[in-house]
Amino acid sequence: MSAAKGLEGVVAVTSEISSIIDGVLTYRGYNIDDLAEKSTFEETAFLLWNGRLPKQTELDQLKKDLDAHAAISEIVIEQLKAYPKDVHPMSMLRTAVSSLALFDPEAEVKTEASNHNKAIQLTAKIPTIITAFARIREGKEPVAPKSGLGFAANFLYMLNGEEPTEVAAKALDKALILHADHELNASTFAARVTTGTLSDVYSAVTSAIGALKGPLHGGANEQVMATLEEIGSVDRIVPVIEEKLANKEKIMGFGHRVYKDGDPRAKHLREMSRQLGEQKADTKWYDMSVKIDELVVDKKGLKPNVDFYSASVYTYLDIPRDLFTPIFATSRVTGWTAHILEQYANNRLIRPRAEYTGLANQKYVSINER
Ligand SMILES: CC(=O)SCCNC(=O)CCNC(=O)[C@H](O)C(C)(C)COP(=O)(O)OP(=O)(O)OC[C@H]1O[C@@H](n2cnc3c(N)ncnc32)[C@H](O)[C@@H]1OP(=O)(O)O
Ligand SMILES: O=C([O-])CC(=O)C(=O)O
Repeated sequence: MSAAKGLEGVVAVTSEISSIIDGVLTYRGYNIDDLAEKSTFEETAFLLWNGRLPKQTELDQLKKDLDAHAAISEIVIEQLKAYPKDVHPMSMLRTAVSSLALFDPEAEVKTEASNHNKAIQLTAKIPTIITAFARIREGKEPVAPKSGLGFAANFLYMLNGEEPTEVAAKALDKALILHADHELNASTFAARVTTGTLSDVYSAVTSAIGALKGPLHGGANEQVMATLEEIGSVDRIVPVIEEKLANKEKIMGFGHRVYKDGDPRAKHLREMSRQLGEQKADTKWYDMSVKIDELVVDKKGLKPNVDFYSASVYTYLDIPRDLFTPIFATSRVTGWTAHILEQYANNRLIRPRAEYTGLANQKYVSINER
């Protein structure tokens, strides 16, 4: 029995939700390039959960349901106010989502219908939680969600207290589509492992948030921005990146376990970064990103992943750096819950083996003789 380190190349589940074949990413068989250009986040969520695109009435109903469930209770707001202001928003989100279960009388109900409702409710509430905490930690009151604005616009509205421009709302909407699902990534796997024990949806999503937080996964987008800020200007890129590479440091936002010839989502985010930078008449972060991209491709043959250009996109949208990964969770919860529903529908406990490499035949020695 020999281990596949990091489970590389191991096919652990069958899934009908998203696929990466020959570097092409699809959700339910629809190319991500098409969805990014033509769909909306709400429509993409419906697609992931239901396996098909919605009719107009179904899409309208989903939007109504998301609006109806977006508010968070006074108890949750009081909890957010009680959390230390300086905790990482991903830690806050992990705890807050977990605590939602305590106030859901259906938390332990595991019917398909109840779990589908929880998918909608969690997707609706996560933006409200993130933006409420972002405001509370700055000494401001949370802004209640506004019905009819649309999911992405509502996020920015609740964050800033004013309705966003159409350009900003559209850019965030597209970023959310691009992040919604990604086959058996680490956080989705965590969600499926938890579901595989027949635990509840809240536990599975809490596991996933914990996994997404790490800098080798969703947490990389925040680290990309930290790198851009650390470098500070185009002329410092070559010496700083070369030093990092010489020290065998990872350049955040590059490389991928599955894509060896580039992440198909990155080109969309790169173009969005360019456009948003030009609209702001401040292309510094975009220019720096392009230069780092060219250098890392040249020196290491590594291409940017989804996290690389999303950092400058979110910065151009005036989103604080430590909210980048929570925004990833805002989108990915649709993919997580689609996988949770699929796992329940065809469950078997997920329990691989470990190749034992420890000591053998140890003789027990009593404590006073050690
Ligand atoms: C949404 C997402 O989760 S996308 C990924 C987000 N994560 C990041 O951007 C963090 C930076 N990237 C990485 O750490 C990796 O590329 C991962 C985690 C994404 C993939 O990891 P793995 O498939 O395990 O690749 P692994 O870490 O074994 O890398 C293979 C080789 O490329 C190097 N490498 C991989 N990524 C990078 C990087 N970003 N910078 C520098 N070197 C890198 C490794 O050091 C290793 O070199 P070696 O063979 O000389 O030891
Ligand atoms: O699939 C992965 O390993 C990571 C990733 O790109 C994602 O989760 O979007």
